[in-house]
Amino acid sequence: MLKLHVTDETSHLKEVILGIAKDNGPVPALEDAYDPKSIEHIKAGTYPKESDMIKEMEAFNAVFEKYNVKVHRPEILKDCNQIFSRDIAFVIDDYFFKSNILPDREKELDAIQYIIDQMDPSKVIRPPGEVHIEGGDIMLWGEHIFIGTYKGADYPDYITARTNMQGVNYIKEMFPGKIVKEFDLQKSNTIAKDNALHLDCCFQPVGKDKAIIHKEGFRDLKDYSYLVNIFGKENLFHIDKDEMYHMNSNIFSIAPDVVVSEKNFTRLNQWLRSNGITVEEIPYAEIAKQEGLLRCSTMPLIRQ
Ligand SMILES: NC(=O)NCCC[C@H](N)C(=O)O
Repeated sequence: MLKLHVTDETSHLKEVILGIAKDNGPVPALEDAYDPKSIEHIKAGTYPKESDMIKEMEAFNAVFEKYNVKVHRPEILKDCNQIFSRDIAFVIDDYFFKSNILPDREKELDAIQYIIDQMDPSKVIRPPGEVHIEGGDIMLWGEHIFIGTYKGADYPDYITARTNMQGVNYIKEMFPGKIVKEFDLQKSNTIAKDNALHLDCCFQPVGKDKAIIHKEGFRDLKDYSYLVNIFGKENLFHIDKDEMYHMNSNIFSIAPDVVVSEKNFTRLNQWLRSNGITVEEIPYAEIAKQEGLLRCSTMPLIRQ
């Protein structure tokens, strides 16, 4: 039996689902893409090759092996992008929530059913249909649950808005003992630099008391100030629009003092090291072209 336990973003990782790039399918047609960065690369003829993405994911897997993390992989579905395991489900404490994800991505869930079957069925939950929610928008931080959302009345127009206020309210009802705080994120269907696709595309805690943040990713300055109050300005590493675009906030913690990061994130990696964090650098710039990076590729099941 898989005994789930996740209460924060950085505690020692024991078991994780890591997405898979094999049988990703051909370059998508423009109308089938669901994020602006993929669209940009489809148009430019620079959409990532499967063989390069497989190499990047295997480099990530090798870091997990080095740190004795047990890795589960999805079953391979033909012509299906299964890289971003993060979004299709999420663990809060010892509960496993299946996301009500973008319908284009729904079938990705079938490929991890064999892992879900190893869990206590009373701990596996599917939210009601009106709840839109994706794991990239859910972040655990002690007594807090942070949730990325989009509050505009034009929510239905944004394929890049994946978690609605029904999703936020649902988590509030499920966890009355926690402080559930939602963040209204900037969305753009067409300009990747203006799009915080999920909360983890503009914010992520690291270590024990620090975080990476892109201030302009928040529509409401009060939301940004909320995080400044929790972490303290001196503990926040601010990233600019370009760094957000390259997905600097989407690194991944194996422990409070061990982070996996992209090898080109020079400024960030230096800051992490200057704060006593070991940085395992890997190449991930091809996968980044699909508007997701390392956190997006993982779904932690057990952190101690
Ligand atoms: N948590 C994340 O930000 N996940 C990245 C998902 C990227 C994928 N192209 C999507 O639009 O769903």
